[in-house]
Amino acid sequence: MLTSSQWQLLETASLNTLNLRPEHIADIAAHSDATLLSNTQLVEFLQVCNCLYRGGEPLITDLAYDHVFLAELEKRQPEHPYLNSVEPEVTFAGKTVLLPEKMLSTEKTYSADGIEKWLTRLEKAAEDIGIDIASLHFKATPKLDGYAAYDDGTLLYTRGDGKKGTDISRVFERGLIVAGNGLRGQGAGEIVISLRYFASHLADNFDNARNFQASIIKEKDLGAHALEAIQNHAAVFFPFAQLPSWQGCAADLKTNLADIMTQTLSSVDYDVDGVVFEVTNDALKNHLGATRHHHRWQIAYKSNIETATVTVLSVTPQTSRSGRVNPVAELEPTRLSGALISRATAHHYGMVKEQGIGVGTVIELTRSGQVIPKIERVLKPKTPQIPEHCPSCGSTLVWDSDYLYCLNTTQCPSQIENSIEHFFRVLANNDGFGGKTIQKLHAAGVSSVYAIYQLTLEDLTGMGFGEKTAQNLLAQRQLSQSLAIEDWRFLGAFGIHRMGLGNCERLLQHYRLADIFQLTAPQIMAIEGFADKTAAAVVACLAKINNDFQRIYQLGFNLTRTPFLTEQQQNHSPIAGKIIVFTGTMLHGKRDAMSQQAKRLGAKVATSVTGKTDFLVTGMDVGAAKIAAASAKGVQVISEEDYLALLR
Ligand SMILES: NC(=O)c1ccc[n+]([C@@H]2O[C@H](COP(=O)([O-])OP(=O)(O)OC[C@H]3O[C@@H](n4cnc5c(N)ncnc54)[C@H](O)[C@@H]3O)[C@@H](O)[C@H]2O)c1
Ligand SMILES: [Zn+2]
Repeated sequence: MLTSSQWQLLETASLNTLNLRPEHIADIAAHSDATLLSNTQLVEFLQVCNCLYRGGEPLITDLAYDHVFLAELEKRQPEHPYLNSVEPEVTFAGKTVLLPEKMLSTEKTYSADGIEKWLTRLEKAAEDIGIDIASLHFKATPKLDGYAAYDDGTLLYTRGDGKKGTDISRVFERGLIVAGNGLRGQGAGEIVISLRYFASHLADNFDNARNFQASIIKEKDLGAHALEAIQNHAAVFFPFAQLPSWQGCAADLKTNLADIMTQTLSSVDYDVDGVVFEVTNDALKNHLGATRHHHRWQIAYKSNIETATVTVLSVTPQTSRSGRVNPVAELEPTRLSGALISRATAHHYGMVKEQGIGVGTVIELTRSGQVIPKIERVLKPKTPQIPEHCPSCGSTLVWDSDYLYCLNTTQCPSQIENSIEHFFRVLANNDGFGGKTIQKLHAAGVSSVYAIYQLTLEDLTGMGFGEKTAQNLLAQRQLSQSLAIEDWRFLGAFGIHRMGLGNCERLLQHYRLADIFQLTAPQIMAIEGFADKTAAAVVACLAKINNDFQRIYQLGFNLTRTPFLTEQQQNHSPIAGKIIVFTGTMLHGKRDAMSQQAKRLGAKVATSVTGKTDFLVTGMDVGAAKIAAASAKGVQVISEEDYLALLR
C-alpha cells in the first residue's frame, strides 16, 4: 500500500486523479511486471514513480524504473513524449522562474560497449567539422545522486522541467554552503549529503539520502537534524565544475575505462549512481548540440548491479499458484540504492539446502532491476531452514529436483488465491480483484474464477463487503467482460504450465482458441518455438484445465482473435509484407491501434527506421530532420492521410 506521505505527494502533483488507484499502484510495484500494463497505465505508473522519487519517497528502485518500466515504454512507443523530455520535478512550492540555461537529463548506458559507441559517434562528428580526433579531451566526474539545482549567483533554482525551475534560494539563507571554492554562481550542481554523516547522524530518522535532501528544500521550517547537517557542512550544494575529475584522451579512456570507473565512483563521500563522461572541446559540443532530453556530448555510465552483505533472520516458505514453494529470506534491514530491503528470494529450496541458508547465514545480496532482490552468493553458511509442510494448507511437501511442491492443488488456499489473482492481473482490464479482496472472497468460500462470476450483490454484502465496495466489484467484473481483450491474453490468464503470454500468442497464430483443446503434442511441436517437452506439458495442462476453461469462456468475454500467421503472410493488402514505422501523433486513432491494424493487414511494424523500412508514416509534430534522414535511406515517407488512402 502507498504510505500517506506518498499519497500526499501525488495529491500535490495532481496525480491522485489518474485512472490508476492506490492499491493498483502498489500491486504493479510489487510485481515489477510492465508487460501486463496498458500503454496509458504504463505512462501513468511512470509519472507516479517519478513524482514519488523526486519527492524523496521512491516506490521502486532506479533499476526497476529504468530496466522494467521505462524500457517497456521505449519498446512499445519509442517516440512517446515522456521519453523525450526531462522527467519533471513536481513537488516543491516556490516561484517558477526561467532557467538561465537548459538543464537536461543525461543519456545513459550500462555497459562499456555503450561508451565505445558514444565515442565512435563523437569521433565521426569531430571528423565532420575537421577536428583531429587525437586532440579531443575527455573528462569523467562522479554522477552525484542528489538534488539537481542551478546557481546563477543570485538565485538557486530546481531543474524543474529543464526550462523552468522553482526558486529555492531559501536553502542558502538557511546556511547551506557551496562545496569546493565556496563561490556562488557556478551554474549547475547538486544538493548532496555526506554518506558518512548520513550513516552516523541521520540514518535513524530518514529512510534514505534522497528523502533527507528533499526535506532540506521543501520544509517550511527546517527540522533540527537538517539544520545541524547544514551547520556541520555535511549537506552542501556541489557545483559540477568543482567535482574531482579524471581527464585524458579517447585512447586513454578506452584502455583504462574500468579503472577510471572504480576511481571516480569512490572519489567523493556522497551518493553516486554512475560516472559522467563528457568531451570538453567547445566547437564539437556546439556541433553536437542536444536532444530535448540530453546533451549529445555527455553520457552517464550507470552501474547495473548493486550488492550488499547481509545477515539472514529467517527463511519463510511461500506457496505459489503452481504449488511450488519458494524460499523468501527475511533479512536484517539493509539499505541498497536508497531503499530499505528486508526480504530477498533464494532461487529454490535446493539452494537453501545445499548452501546452508537459515538463521544467521551471511549472504551477498544482488539487485538488478527487480524490486525483490535475489540472493546470489552465500558467504557464511548456517543450518538450512527447510519446511516439511505447506505453509498454507499443511500438506506434506515433496521434492522434484531442486524444488519443493505442495501437491494439494484443489484445496491449498495459497494456490487457489494466487491462481485467481493471476487471472485478473493478466486480464489487466479491471482493478477490483487484488490479493486482499481475493483472500476475503476465498475465506468466505469462493474458490474459483468461475465462482466469482456467479456472485450477486447480496452474496458480496453477506460476506462483509460494504455496499459501495460490492457495487464497485461487480462493475469491475462487468468491465473484465465488456472491454476488448486479446484472446492470447485471456488464455494466458489461466496460468497454464509452460504457456507464458508469448507462447499463448504463438499457439493462437496457428489455431483458433476453441480448437486448441483437441491438439496433439506432434501438432504443437510442429509450431516454431515449441520443443517436445513443452508440447507434451501443454497438452497435459490444457486437458487439466479444459472444464474450468470452457465454463469461464462461456460466460462471454469480448475477445479479439489473434490473426493467423498465414493470414498475415498471404494477405493481398497493399501493405502485406511491407515494413512500416509509425511516428508522431496520429489524428485518426491511437498509434497502437494503427500498428495492430497494419499487422492484421500483413505488414511488419518496426520501431525505428532502417534501410529495410518501406514506409515511414508520419503523424503530427515530426521533425524535418527525421523525415530527411528516412528519405536519405530510401524510405518512402507518407502522411497519415495518404497511408489511410492507400489502405482504402
Ligand atoms: N526509482 C524511481 O522510481 C525513479 C523515478 C524516476 C527517475 N528515477 C531515476 O532517475 C533517473 C532519471 O533522472 P534524471 O532525469 O535526473 O537523469 P539522470 O539520472 O541521468 O541525471 C541527470 C542529472 O545528473 C546530474 N548530475 C549528477 N552528477 C553530474 C555530473 N558529475 N555531471 C553532470 N551532471 C551530473 C545533473 O543534475 C543532471 O540533471 C533514471 O535513470 C532513474 O534511475 C528513478
Ligand atoms: Zn498447500
